Amino acid sequence: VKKAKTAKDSNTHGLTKCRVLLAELEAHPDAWPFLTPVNQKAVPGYRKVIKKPMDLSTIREKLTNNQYLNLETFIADVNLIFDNCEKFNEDDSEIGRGGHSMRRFFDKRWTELLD
Ligand SMILES: CO[C@H](O)CCc1ccc(O)cc1
Repeated sequence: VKKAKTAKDSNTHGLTKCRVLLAELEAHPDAWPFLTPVNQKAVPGYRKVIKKPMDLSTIREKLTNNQYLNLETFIADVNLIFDNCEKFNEDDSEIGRGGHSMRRFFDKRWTELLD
């Protein structure tokens, strides 16, 4: 017999997907530029150009602190990583290509894990 889905169930269910997806992104071979916040003192122009920095360790912290209310807010932060990367890096650069590769991987995986 199918259990009625409460809002809490859906959130828990969604958050399990977030944990699975985040672990896979952190383990991806192209993840190294995205694992920790960009060092804005070391990278000229970054602070001025990128209004909302985001990285995988910050997402991990927010997930641990229960700051994602649903799958959508989690996906928005992951996409922010890739959008920032596209804004700051040439498509034809090592980090630029890595960002595109990670976004393709993420899009494929979360559609596979969809509700
Ligand atoms: C996620 O990485 C950021 O887009 C910064 C990439 C970058 C850092 C230093 C450089 O000399 C060039 C690009």
